[in-house]
Amino acid sequence: MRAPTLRQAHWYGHVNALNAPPALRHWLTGGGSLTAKLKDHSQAFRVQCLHQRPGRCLTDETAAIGLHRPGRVWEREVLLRCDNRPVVFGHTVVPMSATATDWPLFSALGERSLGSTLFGDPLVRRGALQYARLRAGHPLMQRASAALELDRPQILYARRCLYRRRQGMLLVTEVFLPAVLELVLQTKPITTITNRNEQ
Ligand SMILES: C=C(O[C@@H]1C=C(C(=O)O)C=C[C@H]1O)C(=O)O
Repeated sequence: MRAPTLRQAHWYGHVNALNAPPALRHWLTGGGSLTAKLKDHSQAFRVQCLHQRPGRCLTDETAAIGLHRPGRVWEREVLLRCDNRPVVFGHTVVPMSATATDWPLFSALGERSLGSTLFGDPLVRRGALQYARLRAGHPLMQRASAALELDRPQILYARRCLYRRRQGMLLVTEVFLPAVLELVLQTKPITTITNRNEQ
């Protein structure tokens, strides 16, 4: 296996290959919508859309989205914020060959979560998760750090997943930022339905 260049990461099929901090494991491996899980761990959740525009896919995501060489894609990048703290940098690419029929809601997402359009759509098929350590030279490390405006962490842990719908493919990469480790599951007040006689 050719050693990846600094701009590429090696994407593993199992999270054990990362030797990630134990506290990060449930974030990396959790099924279901990450948006829903982040909402359960915060009082206020927001998707800050950094941009959604034509771009060029990264070298190490080319084959994953069925391209033979880095080609033009629709690129969406976001910061997922819990109680206004950035906890995940999201990077999504869709090959330009996709049509509105493939991903009808993608182009007009704005600050709605992509997850809200993927989970619950019976036509969407979710692939296996892949995991990587991102180091200083990787484009997603550079972009996530820049969005954080903080000194650059040495390593960030990421996962990615390929979604298919009709003929379309959509690759979501989630880069977990240090603040995610400070999130605590919120106990939501149980709303009881009382009948009028009790009031
Ligand atoms: C795939 C999901 O959507 C999330 C929302 C994203 C967006 O709005 O661009 C990007 C990454 C995801 O974490 C999810 O909620 O699981």
